[in-house]
Amino acid sequence: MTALKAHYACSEGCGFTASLWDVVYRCPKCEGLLEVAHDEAALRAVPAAEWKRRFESRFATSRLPDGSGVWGKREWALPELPVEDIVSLGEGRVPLKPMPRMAAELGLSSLMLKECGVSPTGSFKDWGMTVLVSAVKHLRSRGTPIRAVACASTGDTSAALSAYAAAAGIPAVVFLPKNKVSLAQLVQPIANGARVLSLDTDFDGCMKLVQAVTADTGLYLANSMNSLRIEGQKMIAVELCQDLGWEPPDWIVIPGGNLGNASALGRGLDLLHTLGLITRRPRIAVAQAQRANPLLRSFRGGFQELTPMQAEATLASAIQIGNPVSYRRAVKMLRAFDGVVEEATESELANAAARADREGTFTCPQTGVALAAVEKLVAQGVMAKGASVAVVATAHGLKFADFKVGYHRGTLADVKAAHANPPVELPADLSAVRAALKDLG
Ligand SMILES: Cc1ncc(COP(=O)(O)O)c(C=O)c1O
Repeated sequence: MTALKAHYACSEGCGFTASLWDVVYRCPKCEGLLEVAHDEAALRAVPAAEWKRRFESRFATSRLPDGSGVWGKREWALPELPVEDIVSLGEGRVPLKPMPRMAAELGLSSLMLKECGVSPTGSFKDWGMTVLVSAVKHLRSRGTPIRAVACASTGDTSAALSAYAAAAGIPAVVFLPKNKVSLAQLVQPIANGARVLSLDTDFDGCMKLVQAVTADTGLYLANSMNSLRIEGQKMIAVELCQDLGWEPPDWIVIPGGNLGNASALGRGLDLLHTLGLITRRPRIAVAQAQRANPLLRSFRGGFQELTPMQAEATLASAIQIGNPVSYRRAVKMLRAFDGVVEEATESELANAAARADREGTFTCPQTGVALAAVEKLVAQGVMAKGASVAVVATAHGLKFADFKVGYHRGTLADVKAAHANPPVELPADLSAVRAALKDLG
């Protein structure tokens, strides 16, 4: 097989290219974001059936790195990265959970959750962070002067970066908006030994600062504007199709904040289609919280330029972003996949998450936004009855325990809890217990 190669190219098509071993995040000519350009001719030279065979055989082992959902497909991520520089915590290979009851109630042929929160740090961010931190390990081994890795975060990126950096022995700095991440998310980077800066601003303010500080120091930027992250996250799409015997569903629904993940989903599907592993292109729906919905506003205006907004506090705090860095990438992806954008109110997202929990999940509020979007798109007839739908469930609900507790206690502001299930408080008395269970038969 021809040796596979990849390099950076400007995603705006201005012609700029660079080596993957250069420290560069944006195109210096036009300021566009970069993408990792693979040698498509060499990838195409391998028949689709051979890619499937290779990926399936690696999927069968739990030994790392082959057993990683990302590195088991390493030719499509960073083909030239030496295996000894891979920093893996066993990311990916997560369940695709069927939701037959909710599907039947909505009139869908199937509804599935790709449970990306069942992951080393509890969110999909692990898929991309393993690639970025592995690349940094390699860069340092080549003598590139990188003192530490840094990111701004709504919680989950900082958790993933801190864990992978700790595993690699690389210092990490995380910029968090004060009081805007859950306690579980805050404690993750603390536990992993990162330098945690809790800043009196929102995510967009943290993002500005981290971009400024990584522009001229030995700090390496780990946010998803760094296209190395996208190369890992695109494997969510690949694994989802693999789970379904390389038959994509009719729709894939994904919550969107900074829009890196939505862009990665499109990249993965594009590659699968180009290389012939899938023959049909699914449609994509991006779901936003109504209180942080710049993409939705742009969509309704026919994708005129993005108007950044002040994102308001939402229960879906991980997508409380008003100025998404990957906006242009996401629009391109939505156009290529006949995509739509939908939004969810606080009540809609909380009730959709609780409804899914009744079927055995423990759904995070961001995934609640995506599930509420499914309900609304079905009701509008955009998603046809009988369609098959997969939702990218982005984090584990345990990271958002306050949201769950508040929901079932009925204390969440602006939420009318339709599925609240508070504990029954009783004296330790047999007849009282029997009375409380009478309706169970
Ligand atoms: C749990 C969760 N869901 C969804 C998102 C949105 O992903 P993106 O910012 O790439 O749009 C994030 C991250 O910001 C997240 O942490």
